[in-house]
Amino acid sequence: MIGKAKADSPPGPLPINWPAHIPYLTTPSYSPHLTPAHLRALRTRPGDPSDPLPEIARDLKPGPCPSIRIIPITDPGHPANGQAGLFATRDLAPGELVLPYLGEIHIGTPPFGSSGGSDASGYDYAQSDYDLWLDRDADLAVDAARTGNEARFVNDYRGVPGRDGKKKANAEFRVVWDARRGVGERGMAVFVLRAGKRATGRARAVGVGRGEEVLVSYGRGFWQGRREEEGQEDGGWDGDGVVAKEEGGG
Ligand SMILES: C[S@@+](CC[C@H](N)C(=O)[O-])C[C@H]1O[C@@H](n2cnc3c(N)ncnc32)[C@H](O)[C@@H]1O
Repeated sequence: MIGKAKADSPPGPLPINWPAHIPYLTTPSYSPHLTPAHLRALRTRPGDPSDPLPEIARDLKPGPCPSIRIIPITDPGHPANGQAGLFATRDLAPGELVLPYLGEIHIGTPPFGSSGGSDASGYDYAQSDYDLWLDRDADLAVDAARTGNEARFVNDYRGVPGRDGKKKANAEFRVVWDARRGVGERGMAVFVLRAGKRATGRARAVGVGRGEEVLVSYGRGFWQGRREEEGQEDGGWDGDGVVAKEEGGG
């Protein structure tokens, strides 16, 4: 024997309540079907200087995010009861980055985006509830159903009970430029919503309070698609947010 095989490096720390059956990511994974053209598009910074993508700084540490926690939901009045959600461990400021949304970057449309079928592995992205468009023109999406980070647990605000009635969205998905990877790369991330122009007092300083659930809007299309799958009429959700991949055209 000339030398010993190098032992696999030990896995890094996992977030509290991370499900054992889902591989935890600290960088995205990439579908083997992505072509050089897809990768070029992913790694080309959009050129509109008047509307630059928010940037994930090089010094943002990968791994479990200390500002949020995955918590199992045990409130029968919560529409995701029995599942889990993301909760703030400290006050989060309006507009603040919560964390990147990591998953498998893949081709968004058929055949590899698999609609009405499945890829060679038998997996159908079109059935995923964790799939977001990253760039429709470049046909790139990110799916966190099979692998991801804590961001995959962010719930939609609809029907979530609050202290004074129903909760509203307090966060959103935004496409970002992640400067930590090579030349840089597009990605998705969860941000606290910016404060409204007329916000005063605490609402100007705190977007998501400590202990509060981080809630986004998946967009009307997500729920419309869900009802169609279940054979129900579209009940007419208010149409805000346009990121869940089931939103028209995907
Ligand atoms: C991206 S996952 C969110 C994390 C999920 N709760 C979990 O524990 O894996 C999306 C799924 O969460 C559930 N969900 C999220 N927000 C919801 C809401 N407002 N009402 C009902 N179900 C919701 C739905 O089952 C949806 O398909």
